Amino acid sequence: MSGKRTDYISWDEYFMGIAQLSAMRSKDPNTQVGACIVSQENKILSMGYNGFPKGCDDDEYPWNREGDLCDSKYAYVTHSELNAILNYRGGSLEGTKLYVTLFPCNECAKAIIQVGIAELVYADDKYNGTPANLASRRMLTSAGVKMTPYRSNGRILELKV
Ligand SMILES: O=c1[nH]c(=O)n([C@H]2C[C@H](O)[C@@H](COP(=O)(O)O)O2)cc1CO
Ligand SMILES: [Zn+2]
Repeated sequence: MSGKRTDYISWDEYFMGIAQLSAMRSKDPNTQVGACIVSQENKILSMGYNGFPKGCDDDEYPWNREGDLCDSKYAYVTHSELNAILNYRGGSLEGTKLYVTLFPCNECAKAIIQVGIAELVYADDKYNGTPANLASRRMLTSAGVKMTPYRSNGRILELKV
């Protein structure tokens, strides 16, 4: 009996929690997504959330979903997974694990595969069955990227900030 705490958070809770916290930075009024990339030694390498690229003012660019592509967020927003990949400047992401609050789209899947991420752990999957989701799963499967649904144990973590 070492007397250590027993209610400490698990690695999965820790990394998905970081992904969720990152999502809270997003200005998207409809869907906030967060991502956290972790090494094989459980070291956090990078984080990201969905937002406009550097220099593209959140107050000037559109957040709406409808209308012409150029008048909607879809033309401009960088997805959380891509931001997490691009934010990492420390070398290779080969063999790493990605925690993400929403299952990645086909464009993110391409980036995930090409940088060598080995596994993704995802929480929400609200676009399951859509063409982007199906194409994403197809590519991730072909590339041998492990896809693990996050199993929440229902624990609520509170932060006073
Ligand atoms: O994998 C993803 N990662 C990601 O960051 N996003 C972002 C892009 C948009 O800002 C938002 C999706 O918006 P909407 O649900 O309103 O279509 O989430 C969307 C996906 C799609 O699965
Ligand atoms: Zn994406």
